Amino acid sequence: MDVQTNLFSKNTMPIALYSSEQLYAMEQAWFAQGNGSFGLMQQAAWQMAQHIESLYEKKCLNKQLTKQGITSRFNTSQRRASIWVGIGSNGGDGWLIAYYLQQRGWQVQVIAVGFEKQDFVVKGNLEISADENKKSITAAARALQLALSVDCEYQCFKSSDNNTNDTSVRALQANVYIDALFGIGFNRAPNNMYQQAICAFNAAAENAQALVIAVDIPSGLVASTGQVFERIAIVADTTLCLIARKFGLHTKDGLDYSGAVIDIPLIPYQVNNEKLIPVATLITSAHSLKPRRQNSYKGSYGHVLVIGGNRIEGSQGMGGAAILSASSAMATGAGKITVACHEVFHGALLTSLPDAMTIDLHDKDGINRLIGQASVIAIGMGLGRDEKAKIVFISCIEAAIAVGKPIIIDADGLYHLASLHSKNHKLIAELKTHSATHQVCLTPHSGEAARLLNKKINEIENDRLAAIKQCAAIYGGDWVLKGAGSLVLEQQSGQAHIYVCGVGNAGMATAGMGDVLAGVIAGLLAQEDLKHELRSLHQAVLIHGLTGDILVNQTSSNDDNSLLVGQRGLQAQDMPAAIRHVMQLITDSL
Ligand SMILES: NC(=O)C1=CN([C@@H]2O[C@H](COP(=O)(O)OP(=O)(O)OC[C@H]3O[C@@H](n4cnc5c(N)ncnc54)[C@H](OP(=O)(O)O)[C@@H]3O)[C@@H](O)[C@H]2O)[C@@H](O)CC1
Ligand SMILES: Nc1ncnc2c1ncn2[C@@H]1O[C@H](COP(=O)(O)OP(=O)(O)O)[C@@H](O)[C@H]1O
Repeated sequence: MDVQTNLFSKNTMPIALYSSEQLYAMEQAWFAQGNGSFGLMQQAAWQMAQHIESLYEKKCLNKQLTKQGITSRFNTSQRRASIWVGIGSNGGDGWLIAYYLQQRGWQVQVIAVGFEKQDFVVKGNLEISADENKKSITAAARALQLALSVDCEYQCFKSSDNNTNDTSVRALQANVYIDALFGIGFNRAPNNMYQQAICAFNAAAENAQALVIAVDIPSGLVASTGQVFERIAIVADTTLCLIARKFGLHTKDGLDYSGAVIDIPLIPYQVNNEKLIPVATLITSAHSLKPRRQNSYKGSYGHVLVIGGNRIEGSQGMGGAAILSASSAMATGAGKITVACHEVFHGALLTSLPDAMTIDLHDKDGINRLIGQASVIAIGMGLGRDEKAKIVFISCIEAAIAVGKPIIIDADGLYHLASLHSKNHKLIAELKTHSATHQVCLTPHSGEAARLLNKKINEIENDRLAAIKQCAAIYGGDWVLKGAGSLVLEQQSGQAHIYVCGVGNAGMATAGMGDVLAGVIAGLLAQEDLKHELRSLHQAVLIHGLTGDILVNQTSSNDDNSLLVGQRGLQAQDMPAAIRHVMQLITDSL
């Protein structure tokens, strides 16, 4: 039984994600087989027009149901669409949608952005028939011609000089706003005119409380990275995603702008008759687990050693970090936990987690002995960044490598790693070699990744995919680049598999959530009764995200209301109890 199918309402199948470059390559391969660009655009637009109708109909029915408590007939006479088109092929899709909707009885208005009246004769890639010598008419130009041939109403958008919202167009009070300004060709910050157009679109749609549908990808969002410049992008209710899923829809800013995504596949994902390998895979459901063997004991489920929770003289204590990791590892099902933290925190630790064993963080010999006994070492959470903490870090990693143990490095551990790398310390190469034969998991957020790569945070944020690959190339091991739509990179037989985590929410943007994740990773890894994939890094990231979602009721499976806390106010300390709940939900019943 696929447990998740019954438990979580979100799409549960992994989804292949592609970059703009790959999308263009697929299109070119399709055209090289003799297929026409305009034919493809027609198919795309025809299917989108049908989706637009049914989405609008659904919205009307829902509205009537909530207003009147009854289902009454959808009123077709009120169908008005405002379609904003740009100068590329995405705009071509928009013109054709206008054509089809008008044919189906909609009142349509096209707002042409980046056009002057005279451009309807000749404009850049819209080279249409005015010049008889020009043989090539682009698909977008043909789409425009077709729409004009049935007298689709249109206006040219003109930006205002004074940055007011007085944008020269008299937008129709439409009930559906369709964004066909930019598609996968959007590749840089929009200039003033496009900024104004995007803002005017959002304002008009909000004012009309209309349904907002993006063609292929919301304009302003970069398809290959999920980046939006200065928060200026179309905020869609639904994105009609053509050909293949774009990576950028599911990570970083993409999550705030795309709305629900509907796929319109159209052509094979092939280039030169070979299936394209996606840049990443979107995952939303955890693998289901088998019940434990009756004849087992605590030793069957591993021993996690958490090393962190330091108190540095004259600065804050960070005991909570180690406590959160340890309780999350236990909640995930590890058999035994020992926490090596500053002695001052032992009392607090044992009060909240009496199941744990403790050792002083500065008892080097004791910790080295424990490293030999543990199944997994998770290091760095609240470890501190001073020289003494660095010595503890180096000594623990060396000991773990010497006895061949899986290692999880988080937080201050990553800080030390970055500084060791900058000094060409031999530990970096040793860790990389170790990672070829043993599990090493590293879990930075963008700030930590920036330090590890000696870059600025915005350089990481602008291309998170490139950043996680660079981290893996330099340091080896498996990686999570944390944040909205966390990326996970796992190395298997010399190949890197990249996942985008499709669960989790902004309520998790609170202190200590990363410590919880480190604990979940360690707790799963320790359970050697589970097959490799079931205790993989992506499984841990999913369990962590699903737990956050269950706590803020973002899934349909939340039958235990006692766990609910909502996004604002969700605390890392709420996680362990909910992790236990998720672990139970994803385990097959006996
Ligand atoms: N090929 C086909 O048959 C099919 C294509 N399909 C559709 O085509 C879409 C891709 O079309 P596209 O390649 O024309 O890209 P699109 O995003 O429309 O515009 C690029 C233009 O915008 C410009 N530009 C970019 N960024 C900018 C900025 N910030 N500010 C200002 N300008 C900017 C850019 O300028 P450039 O970078 O060249 O200087 C270029 O002129 C795809 O998403 C799908 O909807 C489907 O119908 C299926 C069939
Ligand atoms: N907006 C968000 N959407 C999904 N997950 C998030 C979001 N914000 C934070 N998280 C998750 O919460 C955790 C936060 O980790 P981190 O920043 O290291 O916290 P800390 O260092 O305080 O423990 C990460 O796993 C991250 O992916």
